[in-house]
Amino acid sequence: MILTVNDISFKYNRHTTLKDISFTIKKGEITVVLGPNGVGKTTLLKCMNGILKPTCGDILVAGKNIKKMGLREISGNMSYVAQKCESARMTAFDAILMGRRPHMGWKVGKNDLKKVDGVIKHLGLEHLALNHVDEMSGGELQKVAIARALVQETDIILLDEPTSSLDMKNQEEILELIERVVKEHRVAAVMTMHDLNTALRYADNYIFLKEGSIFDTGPIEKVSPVMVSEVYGISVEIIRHKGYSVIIPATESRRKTTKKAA
Ligand SMILES: Nc1ncnc2c1ncn2[C@@H]1O[C@H](COP(=O)(O)OP(=O)(O)OP(=O)(O)O)[C@@H](O)[C@H]1O
Repeated sequence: MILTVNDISFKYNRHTTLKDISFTIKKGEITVVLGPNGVGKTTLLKCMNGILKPTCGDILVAGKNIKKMGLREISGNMSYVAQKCESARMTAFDAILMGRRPHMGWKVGKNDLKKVDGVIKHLGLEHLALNHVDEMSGGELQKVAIARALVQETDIILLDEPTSSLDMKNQEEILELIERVVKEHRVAAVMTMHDLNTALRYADNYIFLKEGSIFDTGPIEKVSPVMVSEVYGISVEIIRHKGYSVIIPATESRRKTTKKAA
């Protein structure tokens, strides 16, 4: 196991946000953390990479407790793409280069520049490379943040709603790239997500959170309408379409009903 989350709980002030969370993550797999707004998905990712300290429990990376790691060691093992990407007065190129920090001394090496160059080309960001990130759109910023995580070359990539600001084409490109990196380089990705269909399409495993605890976890093929209904309180059907599972509302859509009424 590359990552073990062992019985962690977390409180903001007095309110318990996460309770008794345990799971393991393997290399070469994408795990999605799912659940309603405010259930604690972001909080969980922040605990996993040491931004927040759990009130109890342990996080182990390749068997080593992150409590015993410094920031540099954590970021050499785990990259993190935040939900709200920070923007600062620096170029996209510099922002992406910062992902190489855990691997560099004070000097930028040829290899670091080559990695940055490669990812910029791969994500088609050449035209934005010298633009300032504080003048970028939400989607452009999100791609820069993902590029920075990729050049960090860690065994674990944590992504908080990585495609929430991206259009459909960019969503597909980014997720396919993440999938390729995970499978080819045998790294582990953990993503939070609201779009269940995207989760069904790209993830290997799911973790459903409900009221701050794990409701269920398992291989993505096991996601069932009953599970979705119990976690989100909505009725859905899961159908097969062109080899993919697709979740659709079980009731007729409002639009159809309105059309009929008209
Ligand atoms: N810094 C904070 N201080 C106090 N409470 C917080 C803080 N950050 C988040 N919370 C609360 O903790 C709970 C979990 O928040 P979190 O952002 O982890 O949820 P989430 O599942 O990621 O939500 P969403 O799907 O809306 O992004 C929420 O009730 C939120 O209001």
